[in-house]
Amino acid sequence: MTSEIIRARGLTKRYADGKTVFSGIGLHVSPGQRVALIGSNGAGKSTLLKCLIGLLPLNDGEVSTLGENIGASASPRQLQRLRRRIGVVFQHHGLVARQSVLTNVVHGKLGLSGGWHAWHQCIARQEWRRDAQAALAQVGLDHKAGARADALSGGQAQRVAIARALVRKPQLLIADEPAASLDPASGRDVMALFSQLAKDSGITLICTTHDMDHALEFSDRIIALKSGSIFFDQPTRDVTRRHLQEVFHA
Ligand SMILES: Nc1ncnc2c1ncn2[C@@H]1O[C@H](COP(=O)(O)OP(=O)(O)OP(=O)(O)O)[C@@H](O)[C@H]1O
Repeated sequence: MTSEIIRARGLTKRYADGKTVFSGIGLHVSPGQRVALIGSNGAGKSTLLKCLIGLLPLNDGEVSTLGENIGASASPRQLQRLRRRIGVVFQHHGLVARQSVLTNVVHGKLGLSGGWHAWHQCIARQEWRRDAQAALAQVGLDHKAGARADALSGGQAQRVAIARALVRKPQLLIADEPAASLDPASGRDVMALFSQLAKDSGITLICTTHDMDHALEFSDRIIALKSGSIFFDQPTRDVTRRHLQEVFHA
């Protein structure tokens, strides 16, 4: 059992144009925590998420994620091992439109050993098909397994993307603005689903959001980025609306 999901210190990131996105960032994330990462447009939320899971190299600092000591940049083998244990959901669901919902969920197994079986549910191992059905049931869409992905509503498609992330049985779920392209009711449903699944399964969740109601309602901890640093990092119960407003004021 990994005692900490993420341990990071002194993180500094600059893109090739020389602009520093953040510097000196340190954070620890414990198993089962549900963390909301907030900040203005361009504050560096997506960049930080990618650095924490080894998808982007750092200019300085060290990260250890799920016991992998990535340092400032992950090796290909570390990336492969991390990919097996982390589920990722983005703002846009990225489903393959002309494939069935079940095949899209089975795609979550791509990148695992023998992953070519995951190209289509017809050639998937029986066990993987069962896992995909179970993941669909977790998001309440088992009855849609045979539907084409492009016949789903935006909210349903995002729930299928969550099932695709869950089918890996991840220890860590990363969600980058998962509700941003949904209407308020569907967005709230998706956030509630994430939060409940993470709570019930003990999966650690780190989610970026621009919706402060979502941050307050669906996380245990809020980390706010501002001007390239952590502005605050507090249990959600201690965060006030005024705190939140300060994050977005110059
Ligand atoms: N590939 C890149 N090359 C150069 N600069 C980049 C790149 N990706 C992001 N940036 C810059 O880094 C800064 C942080 O971007 P990032 O997308 O991490 O912020 P964010 O907080 O997730 O923003 P948003 O809320 O708008 O999604 C921005 O100034 C952005 O323009």
